[in-house]
Amino acid sequence: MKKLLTIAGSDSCGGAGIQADLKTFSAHGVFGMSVITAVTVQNTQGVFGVQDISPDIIQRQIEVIFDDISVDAVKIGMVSKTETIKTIAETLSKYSIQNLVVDPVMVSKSGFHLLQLEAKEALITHLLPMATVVTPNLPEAEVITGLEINTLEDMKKAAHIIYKMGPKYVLVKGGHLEDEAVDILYDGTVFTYYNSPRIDTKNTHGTGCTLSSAIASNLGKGLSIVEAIEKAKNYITIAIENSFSIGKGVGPTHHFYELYKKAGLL
Ligand SMILES: Nc1ncnc2c1ncn2[C@@H]1O[C@H](COP(=O)(O)OP(=O)(O)OP(=O)(O)O)[C@@H](O)[C@H]1O
Ligand SMILES: Cc1ncc(COP(=O)(O)O)c(N)n1
Repeated sequence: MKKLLTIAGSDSCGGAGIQADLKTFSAHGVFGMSVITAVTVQNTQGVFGVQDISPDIIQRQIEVIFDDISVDAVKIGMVSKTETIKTIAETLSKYSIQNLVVDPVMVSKSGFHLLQLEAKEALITHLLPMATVVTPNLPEAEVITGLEINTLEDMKKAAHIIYKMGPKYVLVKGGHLEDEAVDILYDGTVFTYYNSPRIDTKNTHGTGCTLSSAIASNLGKGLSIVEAIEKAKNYITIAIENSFSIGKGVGPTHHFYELYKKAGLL
């Protein structure tokens, strides 16, 4: 079984963060491992607090995994602050990482800053150059590039600027566009488009976490970047189509829809 590691924050209500990543890994038939960077106090209505994990514990979690287990792909999500980012980058640089998906998580759907504002530069300097693929949503791409992004042309311009910051590939996600959910992959030369109709639901908690973990799973299994994203886009679209309410606010996507259907559990 392929072995996948997520380095991200815990979401107590289970729809995003580490919990979404591990569910996504399991749905892809890969073995999921986790290094928790921060614990959030979170439900479907918002984020109400954060406890950062100390850099020493983050470093040692990463080290004991890599010293013992061969890791097929890594996904990085919420990294909270500059010190955490530097620790992750320095520790990972001691190992040869085959596939690294960086989801530059900044602000939750509910508006909470999961990345401290002053940590933006550290993320750009230390994590983007290490990434196989970086997956900003539109607000994140705006913060990283300083552009205002409203159209596909703007998304392409942003992808070009982010590409120059060092990742091998850039995927600008269009989940925040009005009509269609179009994601754009840029490899430095060619743009590849991943289209899906916009699904009318409020239950989109953790869509970005889920997509990036699905991409990491597919890369870990040896798929090319174009195929890995194609399959991941299909997976997130089905997960959003079958999303559901669990509380009063923004509900999670269905990480196991296809598997449950086959097993007669639905
Ligand atoms: N309403 C929707 N209908 C169809 N696809 C969507 C919808 N919302 C998001 N997506 C898709 O989900 C994936 C994640 O994109 P999105 O822009 O929502 O990420 P995000 O904002 O980082 O998510 P999050 O912050 O919730 O983790 C993309 O493939 C995007 O196109
Ligand atoms: C720990 C953690 N990581 C990431 C997100 C982003 O997800 P969303 O934008 O759907 O709130 C989150 N809410 N919590």
